[in-house]
Amino acid sequence: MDDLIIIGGGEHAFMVYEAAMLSGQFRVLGFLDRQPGTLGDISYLGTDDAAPNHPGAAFVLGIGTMQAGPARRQMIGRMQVKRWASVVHPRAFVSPSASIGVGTVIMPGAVVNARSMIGNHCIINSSAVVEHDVRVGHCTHLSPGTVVGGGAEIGDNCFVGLGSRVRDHISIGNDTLVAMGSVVTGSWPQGSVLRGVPAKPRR
Ligand SMILES: CC(=O)SCCNC(=O)CCNC(=O)[C@H](O)C(C)(C)COP(=O)(O)OP(=O)(O)OC[C@H]1O[C@@H](n2cnc3c(N)ncnc32)[C@H](O)[C@@H]1OP(=O)(O)O
Repeated sequence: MDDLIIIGGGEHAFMVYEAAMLSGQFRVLGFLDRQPGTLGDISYLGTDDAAPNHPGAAFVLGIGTMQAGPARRQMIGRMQVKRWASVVHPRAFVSPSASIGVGTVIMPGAVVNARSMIGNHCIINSSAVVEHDVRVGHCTHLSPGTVVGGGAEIGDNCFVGLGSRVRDHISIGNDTLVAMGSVVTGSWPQGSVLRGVPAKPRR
């Protein structure tokens, strides 16, 4: 059983904590945050600077808000973490032919189907469906209820909002934001901000 430390102490961190506990794969040692707080039964271990005090532990990001995307990426670069853990809730389904990157969390009810590849430090949130042969880059967040059709590609650092649909075999570039409830029917380049049905670029 791996020792696990969660980075962050907010709402998403609690979800990660529960998933880790229920998975039976981890002994959760505590969490790091900018300020002291509480997170379930686990201890506050200090700020990010305390990470090197736990050389044997694996770490996972517990920061999930849309606004936190750049902060998540900076943190991954800045923190001297030797080992990142992937956390899969026991009520998620991950196909044996799919692959999940380090630091990625898969929440309850999510499905990652055959031969799909999910990058590092992603969040595949509750009841998101990633169909077969999908590619998801690093640090991308698929919000609850997202459905991604077979063979689609979603780049790095993307945020796909609540309940959105992404058509099969299309491609969404890096750093794209898809607003909640959108239906993405075609391919879009890096840095798109998409909204609506069908989804169109909108600021
Ligand atoms: C576990 C979890 O909970 S994970 C959390 C996941 N959260 C989400 O997926 C929410 C993501 N956020 C969104 O999708 C937001 O709607 C955003 C970021 C796209 C826009 O948010 P804001 O900038 O605050 O926009 P705001 O709410 O002020 O709305 C501005 C206008 O856009 C419209 N609008 C907002 N969101 C959408 C949307 N998803 N689709 C279509 N229109 C929208 C509003 O109705 C409003 O229209 P109006 O000016 O005619 O009244």
